[in-house]
Amino acid sequence: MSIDTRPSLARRLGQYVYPYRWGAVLTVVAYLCLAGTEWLLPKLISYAFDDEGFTKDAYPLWMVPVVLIGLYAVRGASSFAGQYLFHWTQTRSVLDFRTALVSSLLRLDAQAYTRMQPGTAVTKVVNDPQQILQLTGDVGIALLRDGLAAVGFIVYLFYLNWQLTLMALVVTPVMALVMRKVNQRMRQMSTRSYDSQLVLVNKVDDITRAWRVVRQFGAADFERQRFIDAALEVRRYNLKAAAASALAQPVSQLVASVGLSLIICLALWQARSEGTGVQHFVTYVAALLLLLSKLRHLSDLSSQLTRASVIAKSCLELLDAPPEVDTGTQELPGPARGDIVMEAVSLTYPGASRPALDGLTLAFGAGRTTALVGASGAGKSSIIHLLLGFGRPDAGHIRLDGADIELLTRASLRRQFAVVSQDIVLFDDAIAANIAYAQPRDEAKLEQVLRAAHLWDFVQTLPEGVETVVGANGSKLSGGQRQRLAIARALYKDAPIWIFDEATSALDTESERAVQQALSQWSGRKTLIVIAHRLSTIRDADAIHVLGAGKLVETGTHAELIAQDGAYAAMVRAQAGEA
Ligand SMILES: Nc1ncnc2c1ncn2[C@@H]1O[C@H](COP(=O)(O)OP(=O)(O)OP(=O)(O)O)[C@@H](O)[C@H]1O
Repeated sequence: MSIDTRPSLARRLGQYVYPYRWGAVLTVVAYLCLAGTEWLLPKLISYAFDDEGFTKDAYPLWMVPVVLIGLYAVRGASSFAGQYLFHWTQTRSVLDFRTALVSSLLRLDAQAYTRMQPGTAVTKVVNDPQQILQLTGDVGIALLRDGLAAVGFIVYLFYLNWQLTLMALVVTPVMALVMRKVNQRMRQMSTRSYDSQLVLVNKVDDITRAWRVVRQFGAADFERQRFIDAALEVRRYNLKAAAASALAQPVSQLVASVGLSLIICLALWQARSEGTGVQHFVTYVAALLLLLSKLRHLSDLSSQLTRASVIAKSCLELLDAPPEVDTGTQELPGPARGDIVMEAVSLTYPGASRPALDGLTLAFGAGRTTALVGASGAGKSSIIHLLLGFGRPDAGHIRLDGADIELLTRASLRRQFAVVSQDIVLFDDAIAANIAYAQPRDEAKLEQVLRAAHLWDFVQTLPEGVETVVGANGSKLSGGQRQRLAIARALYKDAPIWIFDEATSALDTESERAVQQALSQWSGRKTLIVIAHRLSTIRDADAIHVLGAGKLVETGTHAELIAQDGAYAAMVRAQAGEA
């Protein structure tokens, strides 16, 4: 698919304006009305003061204010309507464009998120649509204003002397060639300027996110310098783009002057040989000069259009980014029993040199608690990645209640899981909104999960209780509170399978025990998968799978594995030694 060409860009952007085309049409009408009445004022004034105007009783005096005020009222109304309708159309189109971009962002394939930085996404979805439609809108208005006048002058020039005007068109191909070259340079520099601006946005994003690390390392000067380097890069390309744009006018004027001199010579020659009047010649040249001044304004627009097309191209890349593939067709009729079997599952991440999972076969029994343990990088989180359908196994099958999960729609599959992951993600919203995330609010259930997550007493101490806003990613909470909030959110979802990936690592022993006790009330009713480095937390699990380099090393209960005296027993001994 080509999104490089301007017509294709324009067509694709146009689809967001199309539903509001009447707003655009009425904007044009309003501006036409404004342009159409512009000449009326000097005309009326000259009429008022010509010989007839001075003649007594030529027209009653009250007509002067009526006509003048009437004219200004019409022009004022047209100007207001033009601007209002323009912005009405623009803001609606921007809203649709942004919605399309955010929908695309929400559908992206999981791998795309590992490549895209948050700052880039913010720029593309929030800033760019406004800028594109602002730039193209400004160009549209200028075209209406100067373009219409230019067309008028061209028609007038043809009327005055069509042979001469036709001659003037000789320079058009040269002009087009020059503008093409200038535009190519402008496009190149605008693209680099845009890309370097994204780098700059991500630098600021990093500085804000990592402010603690920056302070700890006393790295303010270091970060400032990194920012300045990136900002200098933006400046360099902006300046180059501006230089290319600044060249457009003088170069095009120079080419135009060739045409102009050609025409003046021809006109003079005609006047001398055919005896055409001086007045005719002067009128023709004056109209030609006015046309040139309008064309000069129009040549300025090309830099705006180029910038708009560079930004639009980048936005359309997001719009065209491959969405998550969902080949599943079956919906689970209700909650699953929660019986999971992995059969010879292998997974190698794109670009990785070795598989994260290597022919892994294991099971998570329905209603049972199963623990996954193993060294860092052994593949524990990769199992969760596949269970949730964020990736597909390169080989093997994963079955949920006997059905291959590939046959299930992603939405149906994910409804079966509630996950507390290693990286806690909270929204800058109230505690209650974080817990009942994207679900109907139920006060009794809210209290139940807050109690289960050992968070109820803490929430009671807050002046605003469950309505307390937690800050960006829960920045107003402690590590343990953030983790308990994430646990409460998972419990609230009430899915048949719960996954706790290092979910209690930040909790003190008392809180951890309280959470575990609370979880036991769901025992037998939920399939619980627990990943923990602290082995004391999974002693009571019904089964423990020990992983090593993407393979199952051993499996059994705590007592069985200790008796077996293998990898698990060694890990337990090592941790006992550390304690
Ligand atoms: N998105 C990714 N792209 C490439 N490689 C990845 C990606 N995610 C994980 N890996 C690699 O896959 C392997 C298994 O990682 P995984 O996160 O499953 O380990 P883990 O057992 O959960 O580790 P930890 O206990 O440290 O969380 C690691 O070698 C890791 O580097």
